[in-house]
Amino acid sequence: MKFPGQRKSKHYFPVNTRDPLLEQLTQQPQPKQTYISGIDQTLVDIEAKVAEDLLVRYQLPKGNSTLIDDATAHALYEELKRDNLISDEFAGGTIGNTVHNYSILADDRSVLFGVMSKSIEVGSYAYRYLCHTSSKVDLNHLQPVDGPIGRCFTLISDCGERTFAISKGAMDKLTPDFIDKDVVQGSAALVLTAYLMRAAEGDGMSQAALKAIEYAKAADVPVVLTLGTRFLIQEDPEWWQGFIRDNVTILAMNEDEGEALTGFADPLLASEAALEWCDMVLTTAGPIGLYTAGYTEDSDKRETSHTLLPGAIPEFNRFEFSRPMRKRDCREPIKVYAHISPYMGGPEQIRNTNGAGDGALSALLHDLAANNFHKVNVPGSSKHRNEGLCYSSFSQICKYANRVAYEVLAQHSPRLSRALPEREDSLEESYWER
Ligand SMILES: Nc1ncnc2c1ncn2[C@@H]1O[C@H](COP(=O)(O)OP(=O)(O)OP(=O)(O)O)[C@@H](O)[C@H]1O
Ligand SMILES: Nc1nc2c(ncn2[C@@H]2O[C@H](CO)[C@@H](O)[C@H]2O)c(=O)[nH]1
Repeated sequence: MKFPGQRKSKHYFPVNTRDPLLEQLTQQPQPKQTYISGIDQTLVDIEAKVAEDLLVRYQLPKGNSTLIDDATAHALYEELKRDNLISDEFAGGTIGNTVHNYSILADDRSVLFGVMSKSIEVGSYAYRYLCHTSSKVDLNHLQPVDGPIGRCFTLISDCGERTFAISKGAMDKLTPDFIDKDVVQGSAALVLTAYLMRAAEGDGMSQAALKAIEYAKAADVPVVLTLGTRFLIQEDPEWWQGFIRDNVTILAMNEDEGEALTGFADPLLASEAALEWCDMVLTTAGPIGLYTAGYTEDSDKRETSHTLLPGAIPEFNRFEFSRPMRKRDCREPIKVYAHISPYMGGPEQIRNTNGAGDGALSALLHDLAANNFHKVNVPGSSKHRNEGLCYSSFSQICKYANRVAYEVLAQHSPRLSRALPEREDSLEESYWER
């Protein structure tokens, strides 16, 4: 496990290279491994720049992710190919992206549940999916299926907005018996997307997701949900509120999804409202940057040294140096908020923002898993006197998530091909302290 950032403190990282003098006195056991698991619809993104009229002709609401039938998918693909519009084809899926990016950042294992074509030809979409996924993502639990994986036409408008058309193939054929209970219960977090709940009757994906949630809850593994698209949430916000209340520890959303879920267009107010149903929220807001919100123990709150920020909740970032905790682990829970503007104002050129939110979430998951790793391997550390959910403070998580989102934008792909620059490994000494 590579840690999110080195810090000058009494904790030594990695834990197997402790103080060299003490090390002579104590036999070091092998550190216990930490991983996260996720479930996704196995999808390849087919990215193309398109004019507005194409979206209208194929009845694709801008910004949405719409399921299309085989005939429509065939016509769309032929048109994109004929007009030479396809710019890239790479592995996608919101959770596939998130666990891949987690593995790149943490340089460590993650497990992906989903489907994979039983027979794979060189050059096929299934082949490309496998080639474009980090070797640290454990794909041994994928369910073999007859037929192709899904295709996600990622249609980029002139304004940079992305509209998805999903040709589902066999992506929803995952069945609950392929969810390995021990794997889920041994993970630092289980990460899911709202898209999993829209599988058609007869397809096993939604049931598989519910089974994994059941296993995770039984073992107290945090369940992390990312909302996907506002169109899905606005169909029935109350249902989603109940789903989050019953199942979710950490919620990730953008401001549109936040509004669909809570009725608040203001990302800060949407985050506050969502805290009624879960323990922590990551709300991304495009060029406005991102927010984290959650709970901490009143007696452990830490005041920021940054400027206090105005907003719908005045001076909302006052305690942003506190570490997130689950509400139920606090004797006297208080709500904490943090915000950060885009790193360096965003990259010079943004072709589209596809996957930037997934990138931010993978950074948060890395921080959470690092906490888990440290707790398992250094259980006596004062850091774990209180049951913290993450390793770092709200403020630090904002910085890290923001930095990773920037990298996704700068690399023009929802999947990182490389981790953050090494010289930033000591985060305190570079950007973070500016
Ligand atoms: N135009 C922009 N300029 C600068 N930074 C941006 C811009 N758009 C996005 N970002 C960065 O990326 C982060 C995530 O962006 P955004 O809110 O668009 O995610 P999203 O809508 O969830 O994306 P996706 O669903 O495609 O993953 C933002 O919090 C910000 O740090
Ligand atoms: N799992 C899943 N991912 C999707 C869906 N629609 C779009 N995406 C992914 O969302 C990612 C960006 O967040 C893209 O890489 C798409 O592959 C969907 O219906 N299901």
